Amino acid sequence: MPDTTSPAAQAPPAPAYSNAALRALLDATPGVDEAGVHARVADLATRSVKTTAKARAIDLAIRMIDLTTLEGADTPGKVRGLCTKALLPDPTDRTVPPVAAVCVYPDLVGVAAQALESTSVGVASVASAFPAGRAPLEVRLLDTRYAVADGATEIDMVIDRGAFLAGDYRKVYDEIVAVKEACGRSDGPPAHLKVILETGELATYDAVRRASWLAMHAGADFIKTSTGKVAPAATPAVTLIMLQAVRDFRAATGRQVGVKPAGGIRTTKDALRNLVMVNETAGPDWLDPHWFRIGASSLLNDLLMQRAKLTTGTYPGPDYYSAD
Ligand SMILES: O=C[C@H](O)COP(=O)(O)O
Repeated sequence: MPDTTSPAAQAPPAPAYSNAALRALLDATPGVDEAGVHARVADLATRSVKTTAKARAIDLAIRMIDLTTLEGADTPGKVRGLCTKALLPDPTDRTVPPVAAVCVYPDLVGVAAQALESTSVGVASVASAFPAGRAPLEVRLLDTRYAVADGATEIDMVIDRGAFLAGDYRKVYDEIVAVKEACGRSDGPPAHLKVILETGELATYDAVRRASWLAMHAGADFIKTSTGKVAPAATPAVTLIMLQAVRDFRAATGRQVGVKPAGGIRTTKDALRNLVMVNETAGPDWLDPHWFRIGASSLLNDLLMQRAKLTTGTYPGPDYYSAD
């Protein structure tokens, strides 16, 4: 029986490919029908979630959040505060579940790992020369190993978009394989690898599809839309294309890969639209924090407000919750 709770446990070592072989592999994957994508997104946006299902969906969305701070001004104090909020999002209501993970820069992994030790909340870090990835591979690997050694349980790496757009698929593929290897640790399970495509820089939907397949073939445990530093970020259209890609990849290879839209998801409406899209595109197997995450710096408070409205009938004021 496959281990469906641990994406990293499922990824076999990625084979070596020439650039031509990778191009042929990507050419053979299902293409993107742009008009069909837009029609599907518009259709999914018309779905409404009924009240009882909405309460469950809000809790699921909370459990799927990678609560993120990626500012140059981040401090250990801010990260400790974020970890407290990740564990107990609403101190006045202990029925609110914790989020999936906090996501921080590599130099703050140790702070987060200490604050979250022996809890269910993971420590994700944007290692590998985030957000542009424009550093020699050795530097990107060192950045990754540093974060893993300090306690990161998840690594969010960026691809080299310049190499991808220049058609150097082999460079992108080999770097993902190398970062995946750097996610290993001798004293425990490897950190799960999320591969950030930075879809806002990939120019076409077809490039989003090809980058998704390239990352999955290279061993990504998750594919992630964006860094949050480039607009547009997690648009419904790119999330849909990536959900179709993971669905088709599992049908072709038997391996399930997760999806993480990140950047610009700020409201409960945005979050629930994502869940509807997951359910109706990849399918209910992905409706779990092991397979779907939402990277967000300021979504949690809106989910808490909508949750409180459902349970008490009134909205708490905007200043009721601590800052995300
Ligand atoms: O990975 C997560 C993103 O950086 C968060 O972006 P956001 O600040 O738009 O929510």
